[in-house]
Amino acid sequence: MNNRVFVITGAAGSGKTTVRDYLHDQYKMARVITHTTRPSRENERDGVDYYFEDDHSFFDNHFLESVHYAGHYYGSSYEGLENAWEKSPLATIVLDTAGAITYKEKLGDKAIIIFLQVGDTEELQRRMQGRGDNAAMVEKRIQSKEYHRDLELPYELAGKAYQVINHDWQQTAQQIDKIVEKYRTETAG
Ligand SMILES: Nc1ncnc2c1ncn2[C@@H]1O[C@H](COP(=O)(O)OP(=O)(O)OP(=O)(O)O)[C@@H](O)[C@H]1O
Ligand SMILES: Nc1nc2c(ncn2[C@@H]2O[C@H](COP(=O)(O)O)[C@@H](O)[C@H]2O)c(=O)[nH]1
Repeated sequence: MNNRVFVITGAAGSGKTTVRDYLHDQYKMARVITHTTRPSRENERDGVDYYFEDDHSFFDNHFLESVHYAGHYYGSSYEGLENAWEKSPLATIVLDTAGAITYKEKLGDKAIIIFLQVGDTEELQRRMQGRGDNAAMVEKRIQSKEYHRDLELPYELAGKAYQVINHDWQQTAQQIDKIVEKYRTETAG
C-alpha cells in the first residue's frame, strides 16, 4: 500500500489544526494523535486532541520524533503513525517545523509537508485569542523562540514543502484540494 502522511506545519495560530480537521472531514484521512505535557485547553480531550502526559509518562513512549516547544514536551510515536495508516493509507499530523524536518528526513516521499503562513503576526494573535486561548498563554507563546522560528519555512524544507498562505479560508481549501488530488489519484491507482 502506498502510505502517505500529510504533515501540517507552521506558526502557532496559522491554521494547522483547521487544515488537519478539513483533511479528516473532507477526505477521511486518519489523524495521528501526538503526545504532550502541556495542560489541556478547555475543549480538548485526552486521546482525541492529544495524549496528555506528565513529565514521567511522556518518556515511556516510542517516539519517531519529539521536541521541546514553548516550555512543554511534544512527541509523535511510531505506533500513532502505524495506527493511522491501518485506518487509511493517507494520514495527517500537525507538527512544529522541527518535527516536520525530522518526518521528511525519516520518511522521505511518504511525508508530504504543507507549510502554512499568515504573514501578519497581529492576525495570528487575534486568531489565537479568537480560539479562546487566554491572554497570558498567547503572550507566552509569542515570546517563545519556537513561535518566531516557525513563522518562516526552514531552509531544510526549502523545495520539499508546499507553501500555503492561509488568509481566506475558501482559497486555502482550494489549494489543499489541489495538493491532495495528486496523491489520491496515485493511491487509488
Ligand atoms: N483562513 C482563516 N481565516 C480566519 N480564521 C482562521 C482561518 N484558518 C483558521 N482560522 C482560525 O484561527 C484559529 C487558529 O487556528 P488553528 O487552531 O487551526 O491553528 P494552529 O496552527 O493549529 O494553532 P496552534 O499551533 O497554536 O495549535 C482557529 O480559531 C481557527 O478557526
Ligand atoms: N514536533 C512536534 N510538534 C508537535 C507535536 N504535537 C504538536 N506539535 C506542535 O507543537 C506546537 C504547539 O502545539 P499546541 O497544541 O500547544 O498549540 C504546534 O506547532 C504543534 O503543531 C509533536 O508530536 N511533535
